[in-house]
Amino acid sequence: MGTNILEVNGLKTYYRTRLNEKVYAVDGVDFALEQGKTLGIAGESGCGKSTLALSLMGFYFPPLHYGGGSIHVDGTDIMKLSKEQLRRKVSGKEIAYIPQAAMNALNPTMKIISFIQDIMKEHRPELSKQQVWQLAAERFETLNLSQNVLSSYPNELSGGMKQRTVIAISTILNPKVLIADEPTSALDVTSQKAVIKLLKNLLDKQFIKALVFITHELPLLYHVTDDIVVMYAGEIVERGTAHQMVFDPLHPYTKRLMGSIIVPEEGMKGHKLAAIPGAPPNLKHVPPGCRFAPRCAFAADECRAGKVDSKTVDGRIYRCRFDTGTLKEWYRHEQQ
Ligand SMILES: Nc1ncnc2c1ncn2[C@@H]1O[C@H](COP(=O)(O)OP(=O)(O)OP(=O)(O)O)[C@@H](O)[C@H]1O
Repeated sequence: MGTNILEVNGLKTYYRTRLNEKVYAVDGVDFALEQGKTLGIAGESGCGKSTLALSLMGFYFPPLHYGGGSIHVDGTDIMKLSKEQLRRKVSGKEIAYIPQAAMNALNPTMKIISFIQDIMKEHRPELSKQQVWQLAAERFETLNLSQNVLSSYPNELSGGMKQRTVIAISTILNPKVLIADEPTSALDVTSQKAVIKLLKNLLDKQFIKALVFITHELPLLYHVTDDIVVMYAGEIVERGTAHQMVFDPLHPYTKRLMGSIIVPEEGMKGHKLAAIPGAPPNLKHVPPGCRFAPRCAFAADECRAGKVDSKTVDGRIYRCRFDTGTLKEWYRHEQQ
C-alpha cells in the first residue's frame, strides 16, 4: 500500500435553496487516493460529481455548505483550516481544480502569461517577470506546448490547445492533487487524446502526485484512471479498478450505466444498449433505503426499507444488499 495523498471520510455537503430547503448533493462520501494514482469519478448528470470536486477544494460559499466529514490532503485535514489558510496554502498549491468549461472562462483580454504572472504574484512574489516567463516557458516546453502560447490571447487558441493551456496554468505550482471536471467534454477525439496525454505527462513528470478525473463517460476513464468510483444520488455506490468497473460491474447502477453507453473496447462492442429507466431521485428528499431501488430491476422490499451500507469484497467496494454471486447470476441470465 502506498501513501494516501487524498483521504476523504464521511464527507457531507449540501445546497440551501432560496426556499430554505437542503439539497444533499454529497451525502457521506469516503474514498482514498494513493500517491501516483488516478481516480475516475463517474455518474449521471446531477449525481453530485461537481459538488464533490468543489467540496474537496473547501469551496464552501453559499448556497453550498459543509455538513461534516474530513478531507486530508497529504495528511492535513483541510477542513480544520481557516478560509484564508485554505486560499493561501491549499488552493492551487496542495490541491487544484479545473472546473467544467474552464477554458471558456479565460479572460479574453489577457495574454496567457498574464494568468501565470497573477498566480506567481500571489504565491511566488520573489520571482521577477523575467523569471516567471522563464519558468512558464520551461514548463510549457516540457508539456509539449509551444512557448509561443504564452504570448497569445485565449481566443487565438483552438479549443484543445486552450484546454491544455488551462491545465498547464492550473498546475504551475505543482499541486499534489489535480481535480479535472469533464476536461475532455466538448472536444474532438484528437484533442481529447492530447488532453489525456498531457494529464498523464503531468503525473509521469511528478508535477502532480495524484489525479481525480470527473466525467459522465465511464468508458473514457478506462484509458485514463487506475480506479473508478461511481456516484449515484450523492453517494458512492461502487469502486473498483477501471477494468473491473467497465468489464465486470457489480452494482446494478454501474451495470446499467455501462449498458447505456457505447463502449468501444474489444469484447464490449456487441453489448446491448438500453437507457436506464426513470430518473435519479430529487436530492431534497432521498428515498429511505437504497437510492437506486426505484429504478432497479432487482430491487426487493428490503432494499427500500433501510439505509444500505457499503461492503468490501476482494478489495472492491459496493453499496448493495445482494452478494456478488447473486448479482453476477442475474447479469448472466439477462445476457441470455
Ligand atoms: N447552486 C445550486 N443550488 C441548489 N442545488 C444545486 C446547485 N448546484 C447543484 N445543485 C444540485 O446538486 C445536485 C448535484 O449537482 P452536481 O452539479 O454536483 O452534479 P453532477 O454530477 O456534477 O452533474 P453534471 O454532470 O451535470 O455536472 C443536483 O441535484 C443539482 O441540482
